[in-house]
Amino acid sequence: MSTDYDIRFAIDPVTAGTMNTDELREHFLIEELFTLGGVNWTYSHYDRMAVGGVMPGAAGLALEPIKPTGTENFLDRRELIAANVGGAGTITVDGVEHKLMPRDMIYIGMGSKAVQFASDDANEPAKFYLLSAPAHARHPTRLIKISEAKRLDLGSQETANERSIFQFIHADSAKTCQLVVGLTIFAPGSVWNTMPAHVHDRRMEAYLYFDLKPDAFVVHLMGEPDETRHLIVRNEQAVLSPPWSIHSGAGTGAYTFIWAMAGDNVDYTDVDKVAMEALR
Ligand SMILES: O=C[C@H](O)[C@@H](O)CC(=O)C(=O)O
Ligand SMILES: [Zn+2]
Repeated sequence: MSTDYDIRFAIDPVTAGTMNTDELREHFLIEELFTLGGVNWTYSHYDRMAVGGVMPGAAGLALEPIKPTGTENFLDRRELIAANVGGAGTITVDGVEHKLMPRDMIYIGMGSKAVQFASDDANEPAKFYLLSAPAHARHPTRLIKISEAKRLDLGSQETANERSIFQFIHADSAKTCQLVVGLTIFAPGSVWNTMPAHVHDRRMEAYLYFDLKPDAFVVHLMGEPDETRHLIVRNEQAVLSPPWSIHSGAGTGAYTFIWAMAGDNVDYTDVDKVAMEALR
């Protein structure tokens, strides 16, 4: 079987504070998302967000149901966003083909039955990063190009956090029940994401870091603002950020990341800012 899944329980902040490096990585880091010819899921109990990766080779791959959702089809009671971080690819939803160039995303609504993933060129496989949350309504499937995303420029060169946030889900984009997803790109020399940091207990968040050189990494900061821990994150690895945790990081070089949230309230601006002097 080409579909695999792993379950992550929701850890409370006091328990997380007692964890060593291996334990933190086991609970919060997703090390292997993209394996050729495989569909790899991590089913998180934080807002039941499922985070996955698909890398189709010469043969296409289907979205198969997994035990934790308990439904006949994966999307019977869920919605999904796929973001392409590899070569060009095609996602077919109930017979309709959607071409995803690098950086394109697609929203796939609840009730969709047959979903297939394919690479246009097996020598340069597509890599579809998957995000899925429980849904209560059916919204139309829709391809979202980066040109349709809402752009927000933040930070400055002086503080090494000059970056552009591309909100793929916004008022004029695809409607979703829970998912809010976007991508953040840095100006040359800027390495700090999400600093000043924030928390939003209303929503969990997942970060996928990519476009990193082989020996580069991101020092990802997690934890309550006054009790932080770090994870060393390599290219194409993802982090589960609990609702109580900050999620910020600095790279040893250039990188891009996709952020995605699920939970209460799809208002992206509803965050609780953490004062710089409050971090410990
Ligand atoms: O809740 C929102 C997420 O943490 C990201 O939008 C933050 C981010 O991309 C950034 O500041 O660089
Ligand atoms: Zn956030």
